[in-house]
Amino acid sequence: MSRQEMSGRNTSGQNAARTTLCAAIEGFTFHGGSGPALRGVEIEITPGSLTAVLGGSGSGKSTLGRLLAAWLAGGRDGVLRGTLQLAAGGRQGEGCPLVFSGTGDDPRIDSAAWADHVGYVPQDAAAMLSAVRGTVEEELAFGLENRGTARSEMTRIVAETARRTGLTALLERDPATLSGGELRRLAIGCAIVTGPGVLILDEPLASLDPAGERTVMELVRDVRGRGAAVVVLSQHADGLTRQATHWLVLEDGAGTAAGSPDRLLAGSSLASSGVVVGGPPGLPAAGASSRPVAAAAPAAASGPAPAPGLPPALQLEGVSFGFDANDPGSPLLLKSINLEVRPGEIVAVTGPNGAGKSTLLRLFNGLLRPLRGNVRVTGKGIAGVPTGVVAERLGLLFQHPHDQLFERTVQREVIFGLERLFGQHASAKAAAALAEVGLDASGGVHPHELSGSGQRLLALATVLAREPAVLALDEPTVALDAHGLDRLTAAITAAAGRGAAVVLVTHDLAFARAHAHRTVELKDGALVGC
Ligand SMILES: Nc1ncnc2c1ncn2[C@@H]1O[C@H](COP(=O)(O)OP(=O)(O)OP(=O)(O)O)[C@@H](O)[C@H]1O
Ligand SMILES: Nc1ncnc2c1ncn2[C@@H]1O[C@H](COP(=O)(O)OP(=O)(O)OP(=O)(O)O)[C@@H](O)[C@H]1O
Repeated sequence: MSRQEMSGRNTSGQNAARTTLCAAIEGFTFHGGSGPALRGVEIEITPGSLTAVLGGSGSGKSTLGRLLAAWLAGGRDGVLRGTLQLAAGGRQGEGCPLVFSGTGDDPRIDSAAWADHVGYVPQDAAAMLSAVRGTVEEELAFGLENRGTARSEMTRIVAETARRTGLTALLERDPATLSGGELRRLAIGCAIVTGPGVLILDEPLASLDPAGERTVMELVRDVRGRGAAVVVLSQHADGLTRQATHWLVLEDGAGTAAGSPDRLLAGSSLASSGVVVGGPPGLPAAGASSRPVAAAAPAAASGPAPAPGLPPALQLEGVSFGFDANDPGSPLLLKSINLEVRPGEIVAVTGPNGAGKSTLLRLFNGLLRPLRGNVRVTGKGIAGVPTGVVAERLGLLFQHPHDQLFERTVQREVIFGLERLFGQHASAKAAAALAEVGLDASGGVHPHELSGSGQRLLALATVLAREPAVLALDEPTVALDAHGLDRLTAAITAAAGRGAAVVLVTHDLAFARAHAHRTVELKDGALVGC
């Protein structure tokens, strides 16, 4: 058997090496953690299977995914009681040679060798990318280069992976400039490019438009067809996880239920888990999302639309923008956009991946400046006004929470800058914002120790605490479980109730329908339905 077969690599694009990954975790506690993040979790991942690990926020999904992918290790990152076993490279009909078997804080896991067999896409797709700044093509080639793949072979595999993930037109781009959906496609491409025997995907449909969801679902089907096992970690019983051969439900770090999706959906084990249940099984029709439609709290929770006639809190007049300002021949991303949002109004902006939604929000506070046209916040033009000054009236929630979290504790993160705005009331304002998002007991925690949903809710609290006249929220529903969605809904409703204008960018059409007064679509550079 060649080293390539032994290592589980599938650089020829044919069948993946048969790989089995088993974990029996009695407990895993992060160093400095207050209690075990995982306890009593057993999982067996076999060739060709699709396992869905479902659970609400903070239930331990990402921790399990990172342990299975050797991004976390017992001894180094925390205390692990239990065993991990990886076997890979057996030919059809044979057992797999054992690559690793270890117990507890065994230090022998070589994470680079592990990555030969186990591909992993974290919830935060940006964390996947190499630190080296280059192009999308170089990023895709990175894993192959590390394994010494011949150049001609590498070129062929990168081109094929780009085609499979819909990245062909973006190969020359700097990954740092990709939209959220484009970045997730790239992260998945980087994980599959070496043909691992096990592929672990943490919330793989987050931030994707319906076409992107279909691409991922087809990829999952394709890699399973080549003999690889897939594990999906998710808060959603959606079109992808309902196709799983096996579900494992986590609650508060413990495996509380396991079995077929049908059996678990019929029972009551999901009721308290925070898992968002809904959506039909199977691939969604063209244009339709596979995400659950039952995700949102009751419709019309956002209250009546504000009375007409109020002067707009946010106004865009003929705003055009393109990234290639120096090239007059290059097409504009945003073409003469007009938009008015009144105090108390909630407007949802939807549209395909890469349409320019995040770019539009960055024009609201001056992080980007229009090539033509004007932006007014509370009636005043922002041309030439520093972003920090506009931020007193307009709060922007970034698509990626890590772009917004810099402090050492949750409390400091929220209170930062509030003294200047509210003087002696700053502490009370910070406490109220943390309570609003359910993080009042986590003030002393480091932001990076929060789960994905905790980080998103913290970033939201930092924006809410400033009580801006305009709230601009970029994909606020991503990473939130059913309880988190309820908190988000309540926070948006309260902000609109006190007169804030709210603009939220989202791919969650059910959420937009239930909670926005108006939905507009950004497509081909124009806003439709204003
Ligand atoms: N580095 C860390 N140090 C200490 N505690 C951590 C660390 N990372 C995560 N935790 C804690 O472990 C628990 C499980 O977190 P994890 O991120 O695995 O949950 P999750 O189910 O993936 O949640 P979400 O769906 O919100 O991302 C949480 O209580 C979290 O705060
Ligand atoms: N600095 C840049 N240079 C060139 N192109 C860029 C740059 N930044 C973003 N883009 C491109 O502009 C387009 C719009 O990006 P944007 O992030 O606004 O899209 P989006 O609608 O928010 O997408 P998503 O739903 O995927 O988050 C994308 O195709 C993106 O790759």
